[in-house]
Amino acid sequence: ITKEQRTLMKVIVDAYSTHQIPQDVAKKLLQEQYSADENFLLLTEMATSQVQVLVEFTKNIPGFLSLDREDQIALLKGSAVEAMFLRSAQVFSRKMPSGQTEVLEERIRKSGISEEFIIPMFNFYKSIVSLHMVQEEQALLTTITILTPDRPYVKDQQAVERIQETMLELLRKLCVLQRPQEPQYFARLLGRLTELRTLSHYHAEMLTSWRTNDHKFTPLLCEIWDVQ
Ligand SMILES: CC1(C)[C@H]2CC[C@]1(C)[C@H](OC(=O)c1ccc(O)cc1)C2
Repeated sequence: ITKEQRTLMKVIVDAYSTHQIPQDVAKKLLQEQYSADENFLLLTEMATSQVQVLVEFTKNIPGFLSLDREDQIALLKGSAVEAMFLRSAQVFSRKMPSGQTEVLEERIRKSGISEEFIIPMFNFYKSIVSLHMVQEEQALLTTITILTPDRPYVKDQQAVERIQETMLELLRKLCVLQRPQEPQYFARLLGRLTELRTLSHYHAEMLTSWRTNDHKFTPLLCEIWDVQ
């Protein structure tokens, strides 16, 4: 790993660990009572704060702010769901101390999300937990997801590809250093990104079913997912 790669790694991991879900949202998950409506409100708050965290984190990705402004928006809108699932998967893999993981799982299961979506979602979480990723890998995998050149409406895909390639090369080196005995580990990490894309299709259906049951989203969620 070169000196500039080490610097790049530090910037990304610092940004990733700085921008976490605020403690008050995490605490609420434990306190509020259990009803489908209350659970939905908590998940709404959690999703909203995750989008805010995503925007702040993305601004710290070296090179992102030098991209075309409209492409920055297109990348954020195109990756929000995947980044959200990656980050919440890390909440599950961290096995929160005060049993927040179980509570969060319970609230997700009882918030009006149909079972056909719950199953793939928790399978994904299990597949992420089983990788036992270190924070550097989590931060880089999220960065690589955000910097996916072929999102809808991205005009200068080459510019995005150039930054993404830097991150892919860095992650590849990290995986070799981190797991010399597992040469296919890097490929397995990238395989999770493919799994993520299928989840985002389910996510669109989830939003529709919530809206059909007259659930309200926050303005930020409406904006990032072009709903309402
Ligand atoms: C853990 C998750 C990634 C999984 C269940 C909660 C999440 C934060 C996310 O919720 C929403 O997208 C969502 C969208 C709109 C809304 O009003 C509430 C939640 C899907």
